[in-house]
Amino acid sequence: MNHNDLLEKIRDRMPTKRFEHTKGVATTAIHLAEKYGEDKDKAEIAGILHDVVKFADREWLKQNILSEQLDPMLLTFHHELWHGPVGSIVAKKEFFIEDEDILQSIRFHTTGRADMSNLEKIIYISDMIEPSRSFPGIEVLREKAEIDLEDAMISCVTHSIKFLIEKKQPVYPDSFHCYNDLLKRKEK
Ligand SMILES: Nc1ncnc2c1ncn2[C@@H]1O[C@H](COP(=O)(O)OP(=O)(O)O)[C@@H](O)[C@H]1O
Repeated sequence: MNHNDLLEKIRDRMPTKRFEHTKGVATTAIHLAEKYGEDKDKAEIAGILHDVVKFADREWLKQNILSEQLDPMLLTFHHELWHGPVGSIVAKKEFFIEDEDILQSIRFHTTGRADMSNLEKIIYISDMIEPSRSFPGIEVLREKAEIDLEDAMISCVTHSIKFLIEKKQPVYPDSFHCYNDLLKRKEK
């Protein structure tokens, strides 16, 4: 399936604003893939599909977490965390994506995790900094993304964890694992 067809297939699954965000993530991911020597085609596919079930029915998402034997702890966290893991299942089953790196990039795009591939980092960062996003501090994240992928990733996951802590929200542990892993690698 060519990428325009893929975009058209997901258009009806989300409101216009989210569709614009999706296109922004895909474009940013292509740019970062080019910059950091990763596969642009994979980056675009992962960007297009990362939010494929963001607006799916909550009960349906829950059933998929159970039937696909995804981490049951997800169900004890905010439902916003469910669309990444279930999205990777849908990307495989409905969109016939077989590439594990694309699937993992979709799966972990909200939380990050330890031992992320460059493509996973690119999708995580692109989701945060694509052109339609706006929040205090985003310009620094955008600048870092142009200079160093690891450094940008540490800053993005730090921003996300700090945001949750400031709002007194629980933090799903993969983001801590991600942060700890990136720091450990930096020390080496
Ligand atoms: N480790 C985490 N634990 C709990 N919530 C998280 C974690 N990481 C991110 N979030 C929250 O999940 C929500 C969804 O994130 P995301 O998939 O990027 O959606 P959006 O594109 O709407 O920002 C955000 O509110 C974010 O703060």
